This record gives sequence, structure tokens and C-alpha cells, in this order.
Amino acid sequence: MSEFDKTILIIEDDEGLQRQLKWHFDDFESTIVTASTLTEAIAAVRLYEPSVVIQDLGLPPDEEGVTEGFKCIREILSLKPATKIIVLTGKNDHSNALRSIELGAFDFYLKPVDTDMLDNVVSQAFRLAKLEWENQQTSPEIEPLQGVITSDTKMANICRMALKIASSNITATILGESGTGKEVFARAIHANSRQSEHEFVAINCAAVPENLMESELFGYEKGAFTGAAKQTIGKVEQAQGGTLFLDEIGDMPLQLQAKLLRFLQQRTIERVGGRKEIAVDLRVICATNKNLEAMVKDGTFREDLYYRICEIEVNLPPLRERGSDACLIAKKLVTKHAGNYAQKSLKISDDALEAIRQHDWPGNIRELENKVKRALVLCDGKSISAFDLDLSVESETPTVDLINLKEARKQAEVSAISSALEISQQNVTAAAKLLGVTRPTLYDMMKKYNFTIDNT
Ligand SMILES: Nc1ncnc2c1ncn2[C@@H]1O[C@H](COP(=O)(O)OP(=O)(O)OP(=O)(O)O)[C@@H](O)[C@H]1O
Repeated sequence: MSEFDKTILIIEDDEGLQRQLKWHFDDFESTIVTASTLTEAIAAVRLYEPSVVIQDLGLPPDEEGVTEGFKCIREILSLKPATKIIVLTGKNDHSNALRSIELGAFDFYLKPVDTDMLDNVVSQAFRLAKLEWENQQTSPEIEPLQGVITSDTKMANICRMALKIASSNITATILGESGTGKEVFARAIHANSRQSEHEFVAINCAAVPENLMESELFGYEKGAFTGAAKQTIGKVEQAQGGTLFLDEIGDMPLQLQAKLLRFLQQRTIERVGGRKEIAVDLRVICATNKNLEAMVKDGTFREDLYYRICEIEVNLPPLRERGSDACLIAKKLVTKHAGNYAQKSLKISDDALEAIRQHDWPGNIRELENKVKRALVLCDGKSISAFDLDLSVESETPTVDLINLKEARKQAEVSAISSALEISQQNVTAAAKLLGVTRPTLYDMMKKYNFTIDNT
């Protein structure tokens, strides 16, 4: 097994501070590399693949601003999503620190730098990077958060962010296309929070008619309107002590947005037809697939409410941008749903896996789940075909966006071994023949890339 690499990349344009940090971390039993600009930083990431990066936000040519620093975070994480980036920010720069975390940075640290304190943050970053690395060596399939199946490092970062949100009181809004798992994330944040003993109450703002929304949210007193036969509590009171999940918040009627804002600011409500203010203490999580910023610009969403609910944004990427997650989730879903459809031991065929890889998944995981259920019902043989999933396989034009040649070689080898094992139905001797290598060579490579023979 290869060894965990302990390289730190310091990205700092102030030569004095760069020297000071380098000198300090030389004692850290790590290899220290430095960069002063974004271009140098990216070259260093490609060459050294550092586990931890300490990064200044004010990089040239925008030393006084943050644009280059944010760009640097994005580019590093798109090349190597597992990198733990620690951002150095000015004392009064809390909003940029939060924005860095939204972009996927591991943590932030306020200047002036106290190197002993920074040591703790760096040690934590290394601990987590090592854990993730070890986890990948032993079990590439992970469920880092309840209900979230993923082997994609971007998603693993988002899961970590969700855990941080859960342990704070911040109001989060989860953004993402339909079916990307926004509710799954909201439930996971609740389950990991101090509110978990109480209820998780969801309301879909797009599904409730506008004239019923207020009483649905805040409840009503007896006789408040025709048909109000008895006092009824609303979703907010139901969620007392727990979590209120406002799904499709972008569809909240404008007139109710003001009332929602008042409740979020004052943490009190009045039932419809009531005169008493009722104090409520709960966590609020919102979600939408709409572009709230654009809605604010065209006046359909209140700006003050936007800032109130988006103290931190969680951006869930669509399934097509999550590496091999579609195939991984499909396999898990087949196992999960097989019993319900009286098909006990089905596998997904190679052509079906290829079709899953190629499909764009506009409906994301919900679409995948539906297709798997359909396939379980329709499948006659022992394995699910592309046809069963209502998908087709097309010849592919490969695209690559790889960190370096070593990574390209690794991915090509992993992909070839994986295909040979699938085709040979996990028979190593047959797979070795297909690949033109000896059986011991294939075993060595399987060990190197942590393949296990899948007997499910
Ligand atoms: N990472 C995941 N692994 C496995 N299943 C998932 C994952 N994410 C979502 N799902 C499943 O996909 C389905 C859709 O998820 P969910 O309802 O949370 O999406 P959503 O983004 O809230 O959708 P919408 O915007 O339409 O309300 C659910 O059945 C959920 O269990």
C-alpha cells in the first residue's frame, strides 16, 4: 500500500509571512512547498498533490480583494477535491471566511498568524485527510452522511460542511436541481444537530395554495375563518425545539415573505386570528432549485429574507457532476429495492452501467431511483440491461480534466481492470487474460488499487 503524503502548500504573496510559515512548518515532519500566485499554486498542486494548503485570500493581481483567492480555492478543489484548504483572512473578514467554507475550504484562520494556534488547525486538517485517505484505501464506497451514498470527493466535502452546519445555529439554504438530495441533506443536518430529539417538520411551499399558506405555517385560532372549527397549531409550532424545513422556498408568496422574515428575526409567531405572540425556538433549513439571487434582482424574492435564510449556502452538484456516483448509487438501489420487487439477486450488466455513465440525469437521483425500480419490475434475466432501465448506450467521446499524467495512468488502469473484471464476472484468471497480464500481476494491481472481488 502506498503511504499517506504529508505535503503542505503555502500560498502567500507576502514574502516575509511565506518565509515565516515555511520555517515554522519545517518542524512539522512535512514537505513544504510555496507559491506566491495562483499560477504557481496550480503548478504546485499538479506536481506535489499536497494534502493541506494554507492560503492567503489576497493574491496578485488582486492583493487587496479576494477574487484571485476564491478562484484559487475553486481551481485547487476542482483538480484535487480532497485537498484541505485553510484560508488566512483579515480580522474583520468574517463574510469572506464563510464564503471560503461555502466554496469548499476546510477552515479559516484569522490574521495575524499565531503559528501555535495554526498548528492545531493544520493537525486537524491532516488528521481528516489521512482518515479519508485510509477510508478510500479500504472501502471506496462510502455513506459519509445518513442517506447520502457517494464516492465523490466534492460531495464528501459537502457532507463535512453539513456536519459543521449541524453543530452550529446558522440558517442554511440548500441549493440544487430537483432530485439532488436537498431533503436528504436537510434531514441529515437535523439528525446530527442538538435538535434531533425533536421533530423534523417539512413544508413544501410550492404545494400549499397561497391562501392556506399562512395558517399552514403559523396555525389558527378557533373561528379565525369559516371552517376554523378548532384551534390548530401550524408547522412552525409543530417543529418547536426541532427543525422546520421550508422546501421550495423560492415559491413562497411575496406577501408571506414579510411574515416569514418577522418570524425568523423575532422568533415569535401569531396564529391566524390570534392576538398572542408565541415564542418559538427551532432550526430553520430552506431549499430551492430556483436562482434566489436572480429572483431578488427581479423583485420576486425579498432581499432581506434572502440574506436571513442564506447565512450559509450548500450547493449540491447535479448527479452528472459526481464522478462515478450514478453507477455506485444504482448498485445500492438495486440491493435496497430488490426485495420489494421480488427480484432477489440481480446485477447490473456492463451495457447498463455504461448507459448509466453516459446518461445526463436531468432528474438526478430521483430519476435514477425511478429507472432502477422500473428495471426491477421489467427485468427477466439475471442482470439488468440498459433496455430495462430505458437507457441506450452511445459511442463515447472521452473528455479528460486530470491533475497529471500519473493520475491519468492510474484512472486508465483502474478503468481497464474494472471492465475486465465485470466482463469476466469477477474471474481473476479470465480478467488477467483479457488484459494481457499474468494472474499475479493482476493481483498486484488489484491490491494497489484496492479492488475486492464483488460477489454480490
Ligand atoms: N446521495 C444519495 N444517495 C442515495 N439516495 C439519494 C441521495 N440523494 C438523494 N437520494 C434519494 O433521491 C430521492 C430524491 O431526494 P430528495 O427528495 O432529497 O431530493 P430534492 O433535491 O429534495 O428534490 P426536490 O427538489 O424535487 O424536492 C430520494 O428518494 C432520496 O432518498
